Amino acid sequence: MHLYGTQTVNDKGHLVVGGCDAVELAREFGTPLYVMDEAFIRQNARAYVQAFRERWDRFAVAYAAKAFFCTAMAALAHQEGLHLDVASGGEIATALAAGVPAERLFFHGNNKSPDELALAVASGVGRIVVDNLYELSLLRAEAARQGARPRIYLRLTPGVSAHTHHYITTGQLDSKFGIPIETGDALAAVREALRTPEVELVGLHAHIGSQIFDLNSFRVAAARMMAFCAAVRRETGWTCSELDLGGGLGVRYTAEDDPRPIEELVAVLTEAVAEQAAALDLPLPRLVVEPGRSIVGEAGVTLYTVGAIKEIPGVRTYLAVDGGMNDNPRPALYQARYEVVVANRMRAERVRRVTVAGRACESGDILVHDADVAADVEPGDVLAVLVTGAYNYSMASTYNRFPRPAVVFVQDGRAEVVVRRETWDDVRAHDVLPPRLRPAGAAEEAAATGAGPDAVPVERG
Ligand SMILES: Cc1ncc(COP(=O)(O)O)c(C=O)c1O
Ligand SMILES: N[C@@H](CCCC[NH3+])C(=O)O
Repeated sequence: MHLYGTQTVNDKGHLVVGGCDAVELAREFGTPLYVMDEAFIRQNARAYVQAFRERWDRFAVAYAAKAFFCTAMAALAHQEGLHLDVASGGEIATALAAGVPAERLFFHGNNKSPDELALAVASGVGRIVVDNLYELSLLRAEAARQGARPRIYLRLTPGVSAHTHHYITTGQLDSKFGIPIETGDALAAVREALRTPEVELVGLHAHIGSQIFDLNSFRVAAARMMAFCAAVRRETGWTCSELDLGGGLGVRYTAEDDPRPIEELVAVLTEAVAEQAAALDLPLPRLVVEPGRSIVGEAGVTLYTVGAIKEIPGVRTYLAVDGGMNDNPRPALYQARYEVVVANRMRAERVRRVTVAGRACESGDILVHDADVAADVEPGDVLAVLVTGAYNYSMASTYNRFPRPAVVFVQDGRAEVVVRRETWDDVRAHDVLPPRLRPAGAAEEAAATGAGPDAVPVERG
């Protein structure tokens, strides 16, 4: 059994995370529950910052908010000295609400809306990572309107195919993201940006994909970007002073995964860039990375309560939990694999093979195929799915109108809610029932009784 971060097993045989007994967490906060090991998140953040500090003068580690984000996470990342990679107006608003200065944000997206660009320019977002020439034209107009001159990067595709699920590769020619180098479009885009006085082109960006184990893909991407910098300098005289190499480092979900340590990734990137800078006679750029999964992934655990257990003799046993694809869509989307433990039977032999099923109305709502769990697992037990810190809460849905779970940060035996559990009322909070669809007499009754729980919201204006 592989335990992560601060995880241990106590003398009751219960899983402990951040000094908190997982069974007690489930009792106190309910299930499903996302539990984030704060000390482990901080440790990963520090590993990035420290590794750069030892090797590079000018750098930024921008935590990729999309992996897991809420106001508390923004504040925590900021406390650790991280910048933030944000990809929507909502992520910008969350970062600003947490007190992160706009200057520390890198704004991404392959189709940013005019409203989002307006917000980014008005709030003074540090770098806008322009994905295409259409966006450049929108940004140019917005900058002129506001009389500002935003600093931008151009997002390029370096033509590197990372070995990972094809839904999460992004650096190859055939991608919806970025401007390809190999077609000549990237050079043309640089020229266009340099001809656009409303923006200041300060750097280039590439992100080759996610959940990557082979550091050589990063080396090749870094080298190609530097070679492109040299070509651009030759052609235009412009020097790329900031190079953003994205995120993508893999984590361990199961025994089959063998991720490289954070320090090794940073060593590979800095070596590749330094080598190329020397060979191509380029100044060392400010280096930026955007890790998401490798900071929060292994730090998360989702707790569920075991419900119905359905045995089909000679076929399989379905063990149903009170969550599923709503709180973790990754198995359904990417055939992602996870390890599970029964949090209240950590010392039991894992001899019973089950299929962990969610409760959504989808046969594909299977969290884990062929999990080995304690033989006497029974309804009411607490099941923990490990390594759910990245792309679980952030991709959660309310399919079937299931409220989304709470998130707690745990550290040194203390558990704090950082996202409260949604209620059935939350799930229908934005519903509007037009008067013509109201049941006869409902409005009069609501007015007379002073708007009880079933009162229909009245839209005005
Ligand atoms: C532009 C960009 N940067 C950073 C990331 C973070 O990636 P990861 O969570 O794999 O580190 C992503 C997502 O893959 C991304 O699209
Ligand atoms: N959502 C994906 C990662 C996407 C990376 C974002 N560019 C996952 O869960 O693996």
